[in-house]
Amino acid sequence: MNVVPSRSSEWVRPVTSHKPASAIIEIESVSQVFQTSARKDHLALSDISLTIDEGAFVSILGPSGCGKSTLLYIVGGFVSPTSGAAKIKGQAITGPGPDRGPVFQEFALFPWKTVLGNVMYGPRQQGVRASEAEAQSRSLIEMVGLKGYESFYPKELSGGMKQRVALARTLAYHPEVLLMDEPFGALDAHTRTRLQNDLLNIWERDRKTVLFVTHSVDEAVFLSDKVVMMSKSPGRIRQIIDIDLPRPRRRNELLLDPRYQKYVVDIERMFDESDGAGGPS
Ligand SMILES: Nc1ncnc2c1ncn2[C@@H]1O[C@H](COP(=O)(O)OP(=O)(O)OP(=O)(O)O)[C@@H](O)[C@H]1O
Repeated sequence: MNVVPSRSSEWVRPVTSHKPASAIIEIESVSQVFQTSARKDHLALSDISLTIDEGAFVSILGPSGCGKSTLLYIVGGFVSPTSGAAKIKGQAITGPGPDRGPVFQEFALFPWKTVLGNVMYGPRQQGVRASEAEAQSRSLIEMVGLKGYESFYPKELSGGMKQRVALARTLAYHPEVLLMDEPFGALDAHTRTRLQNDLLNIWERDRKTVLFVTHSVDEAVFLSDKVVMMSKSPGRIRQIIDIDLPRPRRRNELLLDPRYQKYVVDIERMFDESDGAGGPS
């Protein structure tokens, strides 16, 4: 097994003239220049082209400052690219929409609402009847492992629990694409591992498309169908790696699997080369 550029991969491909039927996100020659007082015209992303098929779990990995979050924000519609285009189901992304659900590291829960209130907020905004929204939300809360905490407020929860609520709240919108920006980055190793397992279980159930930004090579390999490796600033796609490991994935089995170990070692080596100094966190 080699870690090779998977330019012809089924899940993530550079844009070609033959548009795949199941493409959900297309990023076409996107560049992003930021104007700042300290550094005028800072090129954060340079000519990024990527196609992501429906149902794929794709991680974006790369050194700090290479533009991972910026790319996610462009897909989320929070940032307009300086040039190029980002599309969802063939339509230009012009702003945030309920088809894309962000789960970002800063938990952004409503502090004045309970767990149930936070999760119900989306469906209620979408006009779902209160009783139905509550039933759906209770079931999502159970799915993320927080049954019994429905009436707790965010300040009464741990970081991992808040992250679970944030995930349930986003899932309650029924977005087609989950945009996850280092959602587990602030958590301790044990909580992080548990949340990775839970996220995979949830994903294996309904196979939403996931675009997941991380600094962690083993997190990316464990979770993903594809890893998009970016190079140091300005961010470019350096390589796209197919993670050809069986699913469902069980961490204990995978850690002992030489194929998993080889992916991690090969990608860490690539990461070191991309970073120039040091390695992944
Ligand atoms: N709103 C902004 N205005 C100016 N510069 C920005 C803005 N957002 C990001 N940048 C710059 O763009 C570059 C890419 O930032 P981005 O946050 O996308 O990187 P990242 O790969 O997600 O970094 P990290 O892994 O450290 O979170 C950085 O140099 C950053 O300073």
